[in-house]
Amino acid sequence: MTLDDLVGKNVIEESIKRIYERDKEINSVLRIEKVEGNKDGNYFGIPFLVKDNILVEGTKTTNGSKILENYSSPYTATAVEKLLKAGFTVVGKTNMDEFAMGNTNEHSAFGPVKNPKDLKRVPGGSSGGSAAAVAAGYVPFSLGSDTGGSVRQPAAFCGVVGFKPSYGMISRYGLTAFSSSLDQIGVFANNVKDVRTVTEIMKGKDPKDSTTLEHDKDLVKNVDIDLSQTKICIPKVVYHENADDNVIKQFERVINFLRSKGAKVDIKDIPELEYSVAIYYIIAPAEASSNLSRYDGVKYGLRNHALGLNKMYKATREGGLGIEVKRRIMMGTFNLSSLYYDQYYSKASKVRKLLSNKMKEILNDYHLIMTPTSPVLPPKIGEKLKPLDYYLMDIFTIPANLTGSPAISIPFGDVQGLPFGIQFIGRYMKDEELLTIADNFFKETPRELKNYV
Ligand SMILES: NC(=O)C[C@H](N)C(=O)O
Repeated sequence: MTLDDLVGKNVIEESIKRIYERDKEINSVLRIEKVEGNKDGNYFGIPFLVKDNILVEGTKTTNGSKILENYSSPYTATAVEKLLKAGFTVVGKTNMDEFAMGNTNEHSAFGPVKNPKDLKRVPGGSSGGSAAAVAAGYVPFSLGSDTGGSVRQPAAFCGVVGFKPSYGMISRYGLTAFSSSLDQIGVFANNVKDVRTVTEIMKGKDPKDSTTLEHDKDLVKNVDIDLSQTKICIPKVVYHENADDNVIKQFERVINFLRSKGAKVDIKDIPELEYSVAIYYIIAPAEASSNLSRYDGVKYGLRNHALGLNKMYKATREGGLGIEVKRRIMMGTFNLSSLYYDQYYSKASKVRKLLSNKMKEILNDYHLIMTPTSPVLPPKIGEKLKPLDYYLMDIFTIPANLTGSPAISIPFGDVQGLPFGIQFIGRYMKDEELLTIADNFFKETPRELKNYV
């Protein structure tokens, strides 16, 4: 289902019907909630779904958490408002790991999501519902959020395209804050062209989010570069991390394909990249512990009554938050505590800067850095790995969040019947260049390798 096929038609009811029919099994849509777009917009009649951490007036925004189970959105996020103005209609909100913390969607208070490509497996996380909903064919596109890979990794697991724009490209006004220096709204679709169209509509400076930037290039138009002129850097870390052998074999096929098209592909040692997961798991929980302190039984959502203020806080947070969220709050509080601040938070911030400088240096010489999106294939639901094993799944996606770079996951065939995604990380605020290369790659990928699209 692509936007080109749908313009001029009204498929809203059809989409809702499909969700009713199939989603009992997949559980990717938490609630069907319709907010109609502008009737005069070019895209009127076309539905989309929104991750349940993005506010849309007229819908609830639960963040996949019991603590916000009955929370109604008081206003609409800027990104969604722009899509509504263009005519698109919201048809519902999608399931997610609680407060966007997780890689499998098993950390939702409303049950896990199944991967439409293999119902025994996870769809990835944290935007697993949004990825699964596009893969299941409910809507041509959906919105997610990406703090450490939460759009790209589920896109790879479900066999769709997932794009995280540069930090500052899309307003975060109305996106529930997890880790404010890393969060960015992203798009899932069936092809790169639709991702470009939707991002172009959403982007731009927003007085309500001071981190947004003006971007004056049209993301839908190609810049002047073809695959034979493209210079690609592969970080050596791809080979010495615990990546699945089959993932690496498929990655080699991508390299061969690109070289056959004339692209220059070099492998380089970028040792700074090996610290990304460590930096992320200091900075993201630190910011989260501060951002989530507002869910205290007073200001928002659930209140569990108890005698005395501290006991009420405790009862509310104890009963309202899940295990992974509690773990992150504990880690973040520890990292920020006065005794450990220098040792952890402050040091991680410095290493983050070193990583950014290094990536910038590499991206002066190359158009993009390429990795598999995920080092592993989608695990089975209920596999219950150790937390660190889940955290390491984001090893290749986290660097783009730490540096603010745009990054995209594109399907490339399958591995043992499961989708495989290739990740391109581009130059900061040069999203038009990354999307052109991604689109060239996508269009030239042999038909049989687009079997998930
Ligand atoms: N939310 C994300 O982008 C990523 C990551 N999987 C996390 O659990 O933090």
